Amino acid sequence: MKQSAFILLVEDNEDFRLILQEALERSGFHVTAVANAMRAREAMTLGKFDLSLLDVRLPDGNGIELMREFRHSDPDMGIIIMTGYAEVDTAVDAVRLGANDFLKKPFDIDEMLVRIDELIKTRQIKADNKNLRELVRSQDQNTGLIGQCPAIQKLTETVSLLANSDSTVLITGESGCGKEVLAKALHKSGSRSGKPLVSINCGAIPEELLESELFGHVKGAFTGAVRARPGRFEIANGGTIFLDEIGDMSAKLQVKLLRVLQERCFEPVGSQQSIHVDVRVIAATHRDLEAEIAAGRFREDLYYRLNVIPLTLPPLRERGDDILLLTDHFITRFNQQKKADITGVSDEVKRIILNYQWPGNVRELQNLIERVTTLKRHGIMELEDLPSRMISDKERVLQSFRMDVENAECIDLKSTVDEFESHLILSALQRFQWNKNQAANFLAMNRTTLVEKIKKKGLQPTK
Ligand SMILES: Nc1ncnc2c1ncn2[C@@H]1O[C@H](COP(=O)(O)OP(=O)(O)OP(=O)(O)O)[C@@H](O)[C@H]1O
Repeated sequence: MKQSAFILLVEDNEDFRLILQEALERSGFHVTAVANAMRAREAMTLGKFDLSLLDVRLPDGNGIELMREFRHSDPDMGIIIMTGYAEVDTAVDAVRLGANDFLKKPFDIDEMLVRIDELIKTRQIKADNKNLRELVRSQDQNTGLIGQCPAIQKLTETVSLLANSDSTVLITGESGCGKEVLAKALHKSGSRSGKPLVSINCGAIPEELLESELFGHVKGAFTGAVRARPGRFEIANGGTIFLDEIGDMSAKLQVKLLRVLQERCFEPVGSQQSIHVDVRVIAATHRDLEAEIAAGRFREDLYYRLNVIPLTLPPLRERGDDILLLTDHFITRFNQQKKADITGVSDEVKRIILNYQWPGNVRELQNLIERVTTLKRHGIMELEDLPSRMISDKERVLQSFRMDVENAECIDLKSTVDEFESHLILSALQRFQWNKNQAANFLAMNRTTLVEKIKKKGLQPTK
């Protein structure tokens, strides 16, 4: 960023201007240096700057006036005001009126470079966050599939590539990782979007009921069938059917489904008459269907019919920073829904959610954020807002020993780490009544190393 940042320097003192320009250019910035307000205004109309360094007293005007104009024309540009030694009030006013920072003359050039660097970095982070928010908003409106990691980007591209395809799709992925979201995105982006998308969870309905749910039944087909009822395939006619948990389907229904896929026709329960339908099939499963075939539980021919376009959703733990992106998205959504004001997550929480395994995937994250917005309502999401299962033993121990570094005068790293280590070893030994094998196991170290450390540190049982 530093190399490509553009700076507008406005300073009437020629010597000083040259010194600043040279120092900035040596640090890799592109500098436009001018001596008065008129030239500064010209420069602003001709180019775009990341940051402007403005002297207050100019021969034809005033830096504060310029700042107000620049703020108006480019609200995102960083502005640092340079004031004379006696102009502290002016500097404070400048910040109140919109400058990001001020430097009192005479100032140290290195100090100036540090401030510029910080300002440019913060602005870059803000710009990145703004771009990400816009990306999430557009993904939310378009596919509903939020994510920036390569796997999700690829899936988003595939969704648009498949927009005019009727091919059967098989989505695999762990529970809660967004298979239904992806199915909806496929349906919504395709030519069938004006027609129904009918979903059914094949794993949640008993076999006898599932057959009539899928294919319908005639009156009197079974006890309780007091009137004829169309099945989901018929209701989905012209549109899409989403068969979730297809791996849980019984052998008998697998045969019937195979026929629908081959011939697009079936008979309702209790009927001899075939019904023809025009339905696109999207199936999903969290099971490994090839293993199910090997175990004799899933038909190979059905698998090949379903697996025309295979799409795989990675588990949340493999999506890197998407975890933070989704967290932010759910915070915004639940803040709105619940009229809450959760403003973000603490650094500790960030570290934990990035390292947690998320067995329930996006659904688990969504539920967590919903709970926090409901119960906490405002402020930053902290460690205490996380369920205990998310906090590892290591984290818990570190938490109870975490030093308040900000308030400390000075910490001797080596001796502090040494004492911390002794404390942990001693606590483990006490917990296991000085049984060194058990303590070594607990500390995930080998016994010999433990014995050496006990000796070296002179640790002894307390009497
Ligand atoms: N990438 C994503 N962006 C936004 N929301 C998501 C994303 N993935 C999943 N979700 C949300 O997480 C929840 C679970 O997603 P979904 O029901 O699609 O998962 P699934 O894989 O079909 O789960 P199951 O296997 O249990 O049926 C939903 O509320 C969904 O809106």
